[in-house]
Amino acid sequence: MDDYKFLFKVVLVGNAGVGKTCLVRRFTQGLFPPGQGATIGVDFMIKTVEVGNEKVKLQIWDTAGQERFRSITQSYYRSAHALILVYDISSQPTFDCLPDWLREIEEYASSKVLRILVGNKIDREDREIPENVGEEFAERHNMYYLETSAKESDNVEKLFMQIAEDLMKQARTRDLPRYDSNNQTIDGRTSTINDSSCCSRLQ
Ligand SMILES: Nc1nc2c(ncn2[C@@H]2O[C@H](COP(=O)(O)OP(=O)(O)OP(=O)(O)O)[C@@H](O)[C@H]2O)c(=O)[nH]1
Repeated sequence: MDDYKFLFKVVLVGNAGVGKTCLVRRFTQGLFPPGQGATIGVDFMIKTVEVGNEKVKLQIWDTAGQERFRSITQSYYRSAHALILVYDISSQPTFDCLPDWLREIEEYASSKVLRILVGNKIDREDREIPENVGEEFAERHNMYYLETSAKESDNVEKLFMQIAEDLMKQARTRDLPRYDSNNQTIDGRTSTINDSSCCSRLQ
């Protein structure tokens, strides 16, 4: 039996190729996949972590960055407790698209969703976006900011653990996006959970 007290849905978005799948696989499986193909539609993985003495289950949704999947991926925003917006620090176009992603988030996600900006691939030597530029963008848009390397495993654990901690705090103060009771998750607290409950509706 799965004895966890909280279930949180975390959704990764951002341009194709920025490393969303690699971040998820690094965190959930501890590996950097060789020759990772593009995500088709949406994929999800689960990891249960401990925060304090509580077990927290993270249901992590990895969305396709390619434009042609946009209508599918948008439907997952609604049920997210946290949204990780990823860009590649060695690719200016992926940074330039951030305002477009934010507009999507505004339109489709809950206003209470926890938003984190991640600059990935810090192991690369051909950086195009200085750290302070990413930081300022995040600050201006009320987001947390973290730079990571899925390849070298830098800050990946920290990213997801920080999210789990923050969502737990939010859950305790009842300040999470709420979902209807047919879909098991209210304020992140769980009773009988069915993992197929991917399509919760916001009230
Ligand atoms: N150097 C470096 N390469 C990375 C890192 N993370 C991912 N990559 C590479 O970037 C490419 C794309 O990674 P993915 O994880 O598939 O990117 P994605 O954002 O999931 O792409 P889509 O599924 O198309 O949206 C792959 O060749 C990875 O090996 C990183 O931290 N450092």
